Amino acid sequence: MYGSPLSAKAKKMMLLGSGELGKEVILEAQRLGVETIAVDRYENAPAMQVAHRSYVIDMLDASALRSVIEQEKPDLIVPEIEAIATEELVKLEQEGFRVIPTANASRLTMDREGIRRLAAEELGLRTARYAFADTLDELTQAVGEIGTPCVIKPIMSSSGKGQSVCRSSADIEGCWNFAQEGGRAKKARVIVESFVTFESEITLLTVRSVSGTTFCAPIGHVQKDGDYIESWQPHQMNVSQIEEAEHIAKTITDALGGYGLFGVELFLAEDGVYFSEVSPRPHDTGMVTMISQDLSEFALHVRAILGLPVPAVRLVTPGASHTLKADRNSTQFEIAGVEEALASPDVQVRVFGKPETKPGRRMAVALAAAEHTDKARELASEAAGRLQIRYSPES
Ligand SMILES: Nc1ncnc2c1ncn2[C@@H]1O[C@H](COP(=O)(O)OP(=O)(O)OP(=O)(O)O)[C@@H](O)[C@H]1O
Ligand SMILES: NCC(=O)N[C@@H]1O[C@H](COP(=O)([O-])[O-])[C@@H](O)[C@H]1O
Ligand SMILES: [Mg+2]
Repeated sequence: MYGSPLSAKAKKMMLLGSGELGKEVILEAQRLGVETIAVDRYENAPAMQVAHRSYVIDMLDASALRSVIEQEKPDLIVPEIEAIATEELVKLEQEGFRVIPTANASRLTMDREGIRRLAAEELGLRTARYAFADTLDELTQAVGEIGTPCVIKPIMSSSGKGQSVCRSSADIEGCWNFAQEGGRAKKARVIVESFVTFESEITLLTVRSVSGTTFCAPIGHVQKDGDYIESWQPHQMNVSQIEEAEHIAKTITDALGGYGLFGVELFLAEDGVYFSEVSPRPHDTGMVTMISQDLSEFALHVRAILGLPVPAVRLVTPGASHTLKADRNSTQFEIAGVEEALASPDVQVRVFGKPETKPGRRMAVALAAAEHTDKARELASEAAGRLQIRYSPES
């Protein structure tokens, strides 16, 4: 029970992070009559454009974060990215604020070390071998232990930023420098992971709600330079892979606790299923659910965190998503080709409305439905190919 948005009894949801995923979360929350507040590090972020109010702060700054939360007193604090002053969220939770799914989940998943140690050392899940390093010397030693090829990533980053594959000792310094430039936080620490030669990789969207734990159909995806290019649902898996994947997803999400949707990233390899990482929030590869499921991952997240039932999740059709990425820095650009993309039946487009392009920045996504995922992938890829970012000459 709650009042209308902007009234005294409104249910207030504050999103920490206001990208394309948050935009959809806010739209779903508004459909249920929730008052929404978007926060991010820059103005006119996608979710800000649809929220009731917004704030621009450095979310890694604990006092700035506390002050906006104390001012607004939201009923629900919903982290949308990893890079947040999560220690402060832990304190705020102790003071009675509700953090989704829990402050501890956002603290553990904010840095790769927290979640990796929980998964591998406490829960005994199969992961790539790993080591951590704070300096170039330590990295050289860590690569020696793990062996090449290996993957080097800043402990705090997402969408592949600062991530590279180290193929021989000659690459170590380059990987170190790349990680230092690409990380979201001013922390030098990196993780070194053995390279897993997987057959495919999936995201298993897992919902924890009053109705218990529910799994969505597995989502297959292709990543380039650590960032997702296309995804499809359902991904074909055999019975033992499904059992193993669901066991891993249940184990890690139970350990994190709370209500909400989680994106459990898994590698399907010859020797079994590997846990890679988990987002305690909707996942980029899960944007496909906007076309393939009756309730998208965003609708599911909102239902779960409001304490509403999730009696079932239905895959309505096989579907696929394909991203549109920018290749340069610009504020003077237009998105073209929406008409052409939408000329095919069973295709939809989401244009995020980000105010600036950057090399590799995701700006829009094409979605497609078809009788088979192969066909859906083809349609989504074709549609994304028709979308274009037209930069003005002066940019
Ligand atoms: N140890 C590994 N072995 C093989 N491939 C890997 C490994 N680690 C990462 N990758 C590849 O890089 C991709 C991105 O890695 P990861 O998910 O750790 O980065 P991220 O920056 O957290 O990305 P996102 O925020 O999009 O989830 C993986 O989906 C996978 O394709
Ligand atoms: N893999 C995590 C992910 O996709 N997160 C999504 O990207 C936004 C940041 O985009 P930006 O870097 O373009 O601002 C985040 O706010 C979130 O919506
Ligand atoms: Mg990932």
